[in-house]
Amino acid sequence: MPVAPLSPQEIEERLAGLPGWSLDAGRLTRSYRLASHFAATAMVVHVAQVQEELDHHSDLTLGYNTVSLAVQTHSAGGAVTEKDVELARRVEDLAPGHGAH
Ligand SMILES: C[C@H](O)[C@H](O)[C@H]1CNC2=NC(N)=NC(=O)C2=N1
Repeated sequence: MPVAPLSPQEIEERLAGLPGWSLDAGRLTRSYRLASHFAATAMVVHVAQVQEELDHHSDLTLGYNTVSLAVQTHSAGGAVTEKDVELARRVEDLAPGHGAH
């Protein structure tokens, strides 16, 4: 079943519950800083596991000690949907365990 685009107001409401996340060029985005490159790499693997579980995938960028995500729903024409919000929430849940902030 196709997933519906969120309205601008719905996106603002979802972002209010996702500190650190923002809407940038039509995608939900956040960058995290970690203690080391290895810690950042471990977080990327953990995010990838969640993305496979959800069958929903961000553009996931590993830096020296940073992990950055940008996500939109391609099957909804590139809109932001609840699937993107769900992924963001799942990443927020796992981030503290990696010392990401
Ligand atoms: C076949 C598979 O379900 C689709 O290609 C999924 C996979 N991951 C996805 N990820 C994102 N971000 N948007 C999608 O529309 C999407 N579709």
